[in-house]
Amino acid sequence: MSEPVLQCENINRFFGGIHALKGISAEIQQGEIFGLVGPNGSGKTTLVNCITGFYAPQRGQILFEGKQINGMRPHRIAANGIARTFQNVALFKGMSVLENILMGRHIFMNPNPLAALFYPFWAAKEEVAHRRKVEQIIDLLQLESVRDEHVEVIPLGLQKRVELARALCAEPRMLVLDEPMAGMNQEEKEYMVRFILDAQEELNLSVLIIEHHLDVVTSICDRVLVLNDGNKIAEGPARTAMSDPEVVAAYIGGQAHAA
Ligand SMILES: Nc1ncnc2c1ncn2[C@@H]1O[C@H](COP(=O)(O)OP(=O)(O)OP(=O)(O)O)[C@@H](O)[C@H]1O
Repeated sequence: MSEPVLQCENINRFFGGIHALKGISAEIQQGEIFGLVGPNGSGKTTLVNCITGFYAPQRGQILFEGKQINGMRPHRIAANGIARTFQNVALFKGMSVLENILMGRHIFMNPNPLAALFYPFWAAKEEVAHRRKVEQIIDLLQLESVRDEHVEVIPLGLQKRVELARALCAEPRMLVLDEPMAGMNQEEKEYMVRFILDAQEELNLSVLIIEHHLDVVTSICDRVLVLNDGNKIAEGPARTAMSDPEVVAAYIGGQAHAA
């Protein structure tokens, strides 16, 4: 393993009287798949929201590739190379799979309409480049057969794959996945695991994944961080961390579902 690509140092986040993250520190190495696990309400999504700019931590700092990103807005963090998906499917209904994936390119799109007016050739060239990237991702995630379907009519497993495709179209160096397999059946889960591994390898990504299915966690994660009630209770190789007595107790207490 090389230099850490992401460093969280002493992250604290409060919501009124709730101390949701209590001084969390963690490092993710370039190219690793890092799992974020813990019972419901333990702080996983809050930490991901701090990393991706949706919440600002009140204390602590977050560095991506050595650069401080806490305090930046989500779109700037995306432009700096971190893309994410959401716990609940967040696609644009009424639009096709292709159009939804194309939205992932918005961070590269030129917002200046005058440029398009006076340099139509340049604008057309830019459009071709976006389409080419989208086609590469459609191919990688095998979405060809549904590319023209409206997103709301395709099964949940495919909708989650479209979200992954949209995130990959932003050409991230780090991918943050918030429960990418939530609500999926076994077959859909297996497909999703394969596509995450393919994307990580093909695009040379570092991956941070929140996942409740512990079979998935132990099979794909290089290391995990376990949270409980805003505290870090374990960190390390997935199987070792998940068998830590404090982790087992937290899961039994929280009645989390191990698949
Ligand atoms: N916007 C918010 N306003 C108030 N409290 C919040 C907010 N977001 C999170 N919390 C609280 O912070 C704590 C951590 O929540 P968080 O959603 O990060 O947990 P989680 O581990 O992601 O849970 P789950 O597995 O159920 O998604 C919880 O007590 C939650 O109620």
